[in-house]
Amino acid sequence: MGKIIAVANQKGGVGKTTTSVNLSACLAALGKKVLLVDIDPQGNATSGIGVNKADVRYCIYDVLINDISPVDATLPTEIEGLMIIPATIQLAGAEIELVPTISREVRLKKALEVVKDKYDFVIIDCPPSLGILTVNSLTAADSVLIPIQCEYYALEGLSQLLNTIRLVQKHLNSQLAIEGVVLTMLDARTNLGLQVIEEVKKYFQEKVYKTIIPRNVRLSEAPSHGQAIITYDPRSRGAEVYSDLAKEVVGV
Ligand SMILES: Nc1ncnc2c1ncn2[C@@H]1O[C@H](COP(=O)(O)OP(=O)(O)OP(=O)(O)O)[C@@H](O)[C@H]1O
Repeated sequence: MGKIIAVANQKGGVGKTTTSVNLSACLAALGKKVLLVDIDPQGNATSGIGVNKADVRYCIYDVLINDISPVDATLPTEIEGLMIIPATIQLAGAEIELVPTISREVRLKKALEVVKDKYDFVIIDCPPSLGILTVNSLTAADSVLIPIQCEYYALEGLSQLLNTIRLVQKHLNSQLAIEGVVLTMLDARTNLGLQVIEEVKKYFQEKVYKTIIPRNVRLSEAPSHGQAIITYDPRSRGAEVYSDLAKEVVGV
């Protein structure tokens, strides 16, 4: 049965999309069947994996609002074993449009129930907010993976995220677990990152992955070429660390 992992942190720019795309691609490279779900209106995971948004017929908005089947909204990617349900800017209106709908928090869960069993992993790239789209993702998920950037304000805002997770566990999804915490964008030139790692480890203990994602220019270039790092530059440090992270997630 497929495992659904929401990649979430309401803080912007911490590496949610980079982690969602590259973890998904590396899981597929390990032979897993993976569905990447882009539920961020910016649609960066969609373009980052090479889908031209102008060519998208149905996106996650249609699944959530127009009752389009997730099967019809699923597109192949250039990576074998990796499929995507894309997002387009249409999704920006969904937060408001979902408000008057019945069971608005469980719409993604219901949709993913239809396709979950076809995949080993479903990875959801959440938007930088704790609104209804993130709540839908946490409600649909078996677990949540939290990227935290190795910077001075790393832990700021985490209490709101953990509070939201607790509320979802209490009212919507008692099974929701913390999958793990991945530290991102470590800058080896300063000591600050190492101090942040210690702080985050004190807070999340064994939930912190051994793999730490360094700043790597190839990781920031790959999305503009519509590629995951393992196809854009398979020999880069970025490809190496996301492959290591995928192995940790699989439990190798
Ligand atoms: N390890 C890394 N090394 C270098 N650049 C990175 C790395 N991880 C992410 N970036 C860059 O940092 C920026 C923010 O990353 P990303 O889009 O993954 O964050 P996000 O949390 O998804 O952002 P948002 O909150 O806007 O959805 C992007 O330009 C990305 O290319």
